[in-house]
Amino acid sequence: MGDDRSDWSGEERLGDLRKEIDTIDRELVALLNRRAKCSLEVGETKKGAGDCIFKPKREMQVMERLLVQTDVLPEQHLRAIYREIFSSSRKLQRPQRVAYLGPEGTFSYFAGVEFLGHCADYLPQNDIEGVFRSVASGESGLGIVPLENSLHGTVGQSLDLFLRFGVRIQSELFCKISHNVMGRVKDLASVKRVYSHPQPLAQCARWLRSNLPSAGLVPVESTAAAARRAMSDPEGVAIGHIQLAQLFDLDVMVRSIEDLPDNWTRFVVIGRGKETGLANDKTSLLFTVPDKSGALSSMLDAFTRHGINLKKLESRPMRGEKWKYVFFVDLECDLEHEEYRDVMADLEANCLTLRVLGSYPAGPSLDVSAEDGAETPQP
Ligand SMILES: C=C(O[C@@H]1C=C(C(=O)O)C=C[C@H]1O)C(=O)O
Repeated sequence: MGDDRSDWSGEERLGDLRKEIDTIDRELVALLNRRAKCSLEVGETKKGAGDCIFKPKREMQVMERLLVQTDVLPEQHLRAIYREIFSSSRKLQRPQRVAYLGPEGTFSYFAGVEFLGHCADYLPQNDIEGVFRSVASGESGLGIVPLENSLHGTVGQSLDLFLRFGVRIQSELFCKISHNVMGRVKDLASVKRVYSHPQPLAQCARWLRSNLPSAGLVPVESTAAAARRAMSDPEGVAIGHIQLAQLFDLDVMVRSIEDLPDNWTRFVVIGRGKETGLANDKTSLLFTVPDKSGALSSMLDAFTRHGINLKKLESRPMRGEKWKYVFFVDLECDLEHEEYRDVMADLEANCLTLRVLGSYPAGPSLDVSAEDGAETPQP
């Protein structure tokens, strides 16, 4: 019959297309290997020069160029593919551990994987200090730490740790945070206990009051630890990242229960190296000023004089010297670039001490709360 004939030609077409895909895949693997060989050579050059492996600005420039070129392949797909190509490329140059606030399944973990890809070896730490220590000692090449939250402000502990460890900010990223109820309980009415880190419990307080008014709230050390508890409690649920359900074999009972949905955390990638050459978008500084009238404003005036936009200003107590403070600032310029040499001299003349915490590209916004980790545009 005519239908058979059209099926047959459909099959023939399918066969041709699959042959074409097989040929393209062979070419792709050959090209990926060619790229990997180049990257290995770049790695050798870096080793000779004592340069760092991770070059976020270069990766962003490569990505931007490719996005202009893409056709049917959507931007998100190309970004996801290249995140893994970069991840493999870095690992080939030098296997690098990435320290994070563990265990696996925390928001820090997902932020790391979404940004640095699956080829890195992720090393869980018990606390943020462990992340700084692991990077400073050379045990890990990179570390990922939360720096501030759009609703709750600065993570003071992270800023304070910069005073104790000589690490540098290599890159930043903004992650959308969303919370979900997961467990092995048949319905919400049967829930007796809610496990989570104190932060998510606070961020979902209104929902918990209206929907689980008689359940006990049990604060634990992380959202991943909460999921582990929910796994063995037939009347308990965990609140955390949606992928915890898969990791700990839990059912997702209610999604996105945070009281305020536009909840973003800014993470930074820390390392020991200093990227050279490419002009970055931002610089983080910490400085101290003399204890006298006008000292801080003379520093701020210097930024104004040079037309530098201040993105953030925060003061923290100076360790071991009570009622003295250190100032953290984020600037919208690459203060380490040669063109800012005079500016740097001017700033140094107006303060007691000054340390550059790092110059880095303005970070992407990643929706790490999504089941498949899709990226979203800047908030
Ligand atoms: C290849 C390099 O090293 C790393 C890998 C990159 C890549 O695969 O394109 C880009 C920047 C670096 O993070 C490089 O520095 O050019």
